[in-house]
Amino acid sequence: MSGQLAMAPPGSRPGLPERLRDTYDRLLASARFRAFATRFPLTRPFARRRVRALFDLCAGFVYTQTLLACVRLQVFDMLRDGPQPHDRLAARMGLSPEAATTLLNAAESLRLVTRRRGGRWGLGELGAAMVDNPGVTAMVEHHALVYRDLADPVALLRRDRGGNGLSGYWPYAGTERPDSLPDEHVADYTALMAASQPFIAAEVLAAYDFSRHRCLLDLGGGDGSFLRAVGARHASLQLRLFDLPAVAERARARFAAAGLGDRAQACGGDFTRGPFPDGADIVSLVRIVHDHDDARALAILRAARSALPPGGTLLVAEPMSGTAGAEPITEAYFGFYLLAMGTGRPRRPEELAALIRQAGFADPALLPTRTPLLARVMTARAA
Ligand SMILES: C[S@@+](CC[C@H](N)C(=O)[O-])C[C@H]1O[C@@H](n2cnc3c(N)ncnc32)[C@H](O)[C@@H]1O
Repeated sequence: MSGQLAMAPPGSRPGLPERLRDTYDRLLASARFRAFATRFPLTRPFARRRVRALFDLCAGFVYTQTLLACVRLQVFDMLRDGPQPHDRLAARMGLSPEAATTLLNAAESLRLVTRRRGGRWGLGELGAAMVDNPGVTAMVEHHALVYRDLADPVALLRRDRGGNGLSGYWPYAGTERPDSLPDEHVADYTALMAASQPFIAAEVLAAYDFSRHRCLLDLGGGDGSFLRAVGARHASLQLRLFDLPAVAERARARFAAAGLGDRAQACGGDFTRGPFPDGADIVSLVRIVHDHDDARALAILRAARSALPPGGTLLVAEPMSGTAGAEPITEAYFGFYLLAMGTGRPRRPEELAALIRQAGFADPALLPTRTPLLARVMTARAA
């Protein structure tokens, strides 16, 4: 099940589109052609766009760090109630007026802030989206760890998987007995997942109607944020969570604090083995399968099958490869992220569907989601 490309048989003559593509590549690879393309008025707009795209690739880390500085200095919170004069904002950030100019000019170019009349600064389109958005804020901070692992990408690609900062952050990825992990090893990632869960739950709830079900079992359900969101929409649905014992303990406390009583129960264990709570007619795996290599992903899906009666429903929600318009996110971002984490890979819907069938399910179907780059949803029926 490795994502292999369909290759033309050796020795076969490439078709016309392939040969045109080769000619185009050769032209672009010629410094003389590139110089001509920037001079010639009809090709100049294309040349400019290419230069800009390449420069953005070179400078991406600087853009990221501009965002990190704004988050750490709480710029978006400071501007949430309205524009602020430059010097007051600089003082609140603890920066000299000159340093504040450097940061705010950079942030303006990235649509994080905007210059307003009277020497004031206000929120930009993307900065406004950071307000009251703890999920993205937590991810921005988390990326400091991700980028440490990616500081030498060639070494990361060449060495055996595991042994990185991210593998330590997600300790279940590299251990045979994840169910013995203590609370201090699961606390940070459980909080990070809970912070970003509202986006995912909103996508799933918009894509799938749970009202036909009696009991939802969420495998790897974290602190129960997903189940609480589904339960709030469907008041008669029973909620069951299964996760590592230390994580399930956190979910139990959150369910009690939310006053869910017996309607929501959390069980601890290893989801490749169970045993699972009885009675579920739907099992969800939210941001789970992509964390695991094929053999383990199959074991999790088979375990999910064992928790369902024939005809029961499986629902898998996660970002998937081959999502049109999200290629840099699924291929570059998740590809490298999971490489550094040490297990798993983003899968194309057809690769996931093949695993799901192998695990004893039928009719895998991809449901449309509103923001497919955040999550796609696949359902299947227990055969
Ligand atoms: C990426 S998080 C996703 C959490 C949650 N579903 C969400 O989307 O917010 C993966 C979850 O799987 C759990 N997990 C990992 N290995 C497990 C195992 N062997 N048995 C049970 N849960 C496991 C982790 O503790 C974690 O809560």
